[in-house]
Amino acid sequence: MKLRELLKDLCEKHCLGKVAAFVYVIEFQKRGLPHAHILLILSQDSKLHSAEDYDAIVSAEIPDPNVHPLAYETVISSMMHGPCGVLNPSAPCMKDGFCQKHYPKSFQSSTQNNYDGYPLYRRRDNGSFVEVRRGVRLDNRWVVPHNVELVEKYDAHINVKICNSVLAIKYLYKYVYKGHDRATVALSQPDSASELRSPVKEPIDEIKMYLDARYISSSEAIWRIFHYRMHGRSPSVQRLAIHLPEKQLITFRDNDKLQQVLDHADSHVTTLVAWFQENAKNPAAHNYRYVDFPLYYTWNSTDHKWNIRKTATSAIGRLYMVQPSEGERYYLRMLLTHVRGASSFDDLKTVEGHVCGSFKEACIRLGLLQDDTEWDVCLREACCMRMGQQLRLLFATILIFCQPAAPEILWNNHKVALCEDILYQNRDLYSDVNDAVEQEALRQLESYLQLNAKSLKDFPDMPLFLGGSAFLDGPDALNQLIREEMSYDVTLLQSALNQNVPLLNKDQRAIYDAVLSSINDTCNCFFVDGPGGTGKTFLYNTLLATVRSRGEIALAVASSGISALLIDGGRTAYSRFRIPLKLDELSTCNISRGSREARLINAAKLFIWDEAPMLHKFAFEAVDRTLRDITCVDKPFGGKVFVFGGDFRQVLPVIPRSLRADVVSSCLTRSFLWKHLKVMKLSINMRLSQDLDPQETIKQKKFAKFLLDIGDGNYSIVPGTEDSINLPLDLVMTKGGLPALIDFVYPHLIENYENVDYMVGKAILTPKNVDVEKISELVLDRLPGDFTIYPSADSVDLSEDGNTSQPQVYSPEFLRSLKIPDIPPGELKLKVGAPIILLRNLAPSQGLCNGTRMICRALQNKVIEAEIISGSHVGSRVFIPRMTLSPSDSNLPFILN
Ligand SMILES: Nc1ncnc2c1ncn2[C@@H]1O[C@H](COP(=O)(O)OP(=O)(O)OP(=O)(O)O)[C@@H](O)[C@H]1O
Repeated sequence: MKLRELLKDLCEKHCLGKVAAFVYVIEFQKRGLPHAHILLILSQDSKLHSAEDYDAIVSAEIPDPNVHPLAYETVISSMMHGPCGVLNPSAPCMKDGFCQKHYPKSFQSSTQNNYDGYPLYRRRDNGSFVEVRRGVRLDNRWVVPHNVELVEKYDAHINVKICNSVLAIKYLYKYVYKGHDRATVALSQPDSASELRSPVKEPIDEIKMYLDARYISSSEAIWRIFHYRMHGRSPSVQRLAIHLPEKQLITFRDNDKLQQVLDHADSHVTTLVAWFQENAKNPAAHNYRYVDFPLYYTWNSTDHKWNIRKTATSAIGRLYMVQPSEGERYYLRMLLTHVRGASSFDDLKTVEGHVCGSFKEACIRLGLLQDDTEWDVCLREACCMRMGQQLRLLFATILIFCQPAAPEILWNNHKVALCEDILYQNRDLYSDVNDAVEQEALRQLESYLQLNAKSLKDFPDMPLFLGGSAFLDGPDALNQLIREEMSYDVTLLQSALNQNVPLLNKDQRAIYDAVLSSINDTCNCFFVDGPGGTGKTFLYNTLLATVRSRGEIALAVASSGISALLIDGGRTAYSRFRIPLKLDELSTCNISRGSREARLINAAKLFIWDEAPMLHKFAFEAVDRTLRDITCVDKPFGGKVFVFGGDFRQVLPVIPRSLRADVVSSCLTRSFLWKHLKVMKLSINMRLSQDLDPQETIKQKKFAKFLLDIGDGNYSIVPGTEDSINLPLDLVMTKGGLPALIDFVYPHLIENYENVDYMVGKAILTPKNVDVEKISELVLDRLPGDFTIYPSADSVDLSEDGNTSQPQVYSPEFLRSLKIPDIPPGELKLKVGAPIILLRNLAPSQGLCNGTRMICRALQNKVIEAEIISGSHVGSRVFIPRMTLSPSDSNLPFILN
């Protein structure tokens, strides 16, 4: 009864926030009383974001007896953990000398997020305590997190936790899936239950009170999921048959005649066959995949046909799960989640007019599955469009990012095309692709690979470039990275300097002089603090040109790919310093002493790091540790001159599932390195001093001031909110929604979309991938031509725990539906002319960095040809193959490839 009332409070009266869905399960434990685990999923507008939101729901402190006398009584009797640890080493929670629940927790002045998705709740050291057995005092460190109103009302142990990790759901579902069990259930008299609760009372003889029993319960019966949709009821579910041709299930009785059974089988139309039939006669049905069909059609089980749905409803189509071990049926299912409009089994496996020999072959041809034929086709398609250097760059990209199983076969298959330009340039000497021509192609391939810290030697059966080991490995020879950094045109740099140095304003000049004299002398590190438009990038480029024009090495990095593209020769800090993706306070970079990267770093005179405020302090500390090691100099950054820059008013480190305090404490300013940086300021807004028409200048000045005011905390916050502001009305589009926004940003799109200058100056920014997809589709809809759809071939990495025989429990359509930051959508929809952005550092020296903007010029099945429209390689055409990506921090309970 109590549980029912509690569920009503939670899910109907929404006492903790509006509930979108919930799951509960009653656990009959081997020790302890049966109890319920309830998982509430809050609706979007009730989601908890800040420490204040968390504190409003969960308390981990002893309530004030004067304010909440009832809650106080319940908390001290039911919500205090232990005592355990040294106070009571034999407590049931103790294992190997430690409390498994990690009590006592630490005092904490404010609530903070932890990396595992569970917050660390506020536990103030305010002197409150409760005295339990033998005079032991338990303070706020021992309080089990709870909701004050719930404990007050129910006078029971109700542990409330907030979690923003999918792992909690996994934990809860464990109870649902573990099936029937033998359990010990506690049977207790009503009044003895209260005895159980109180740590103050005498110990209870639990053994006496337990009864060894067996329970049999269907998991369906003890758990339920309620979808609180708009209409407050669960969606209807239509099961969809999946069977190979002539292999549908039929039912018959023992005494049925054989002919009767056969006739029945012939006339029995399954939902799948009926889908084919509907597609054959109704072109409108071609818009929907089999799995989506129940949303638009209803299944008439008497007539065995699909009828168009008259009213919109929340119906779900559910395909039966098929294991990969079932072979063709598994691939049939995969096709059914992807293909639209098929009118027969043969039609389903027809790709580009070719009827494939099997469903598996169709999956491979459609790109739903991967094997080396993918790279073969990719190279074949690219060979038809370009030659020479672009093809070798594509081949290097495939080697580095796509893990082909047999790269030497790919090389042999496409060698002629990959060497074609070299042969042409040497046509006076050679008439076909001989060893000399191949060696030159391999030399160029090797240098691309080396720029990514790889070599042909890493691919065992690939032919090698034999042109002398000094070029590849010799410790004293110039390595490719150093060559690359010393290949600037000194005359060009000198003339740029003659023009730009006299333009430096007084703030820029002061920093310029300080940095240059530091290189020659004191080896200081700097932080250039300047709001947007104060000429930081201009200053960095002038400094870099100065050092490079002297024939010395200056390395430029930035925290994000996009800002790296704005500095001459810029790379992302992650790729230049090989900073690990998972960082902690002891991390070091993946650069060893004596490596090519270490030699480059040792040779460099100046390092510039733009947008430094965006990265976690651990990244700088890892670089510091590594440089001290490489240079053998125990000074900040190994005694190298570093110029960090950025604006703390702009983007701070992005820490998933974190609170404001976590972000602040992860900033560079909170690092032990900060005190070693000399902070120098830029304050003159150079962007505004450019020649603009006067009206425009006024608008921009106003906008710049508005941004500065927000950054400096001088813009008024909406009363009652933590950090909301009212935007000035002249900045807001109030009418027309997304179409109006697209018209505003891309006026006369059709006439202009082929004009690079028009495209490069425009972008719509939005923080969430779902909106990106929506807007992209709307913009692309306006471009002429058809969409080309690139599906991902997703799989779960089962090798992680060494268990490769574990069945695939995640369906392909589920994996494809996951929306993961930094990973393209499961179905990438493109058109020729579409602007795109690269998410990986494919070949920074060729302008292919994380953040490079491009325009699609040709869309083949396995490769995209794109033109670079940003950075130093504007106008170059490049090939982008499909490649394996694995999100490092997806918050999924498995590794997704
Ligand atoms: N000393 C200068 N003389 C002439 N133009 C300058 C000077 N300094 C900067 N500019 C110009 O002012 C504009 C803004 O400068 P810049 O991009 O370097 O600023 P920023 O501080 O890097 O801006 P943001 O933080 O927004 O990236 C650019 O067009 C740049 O060329």
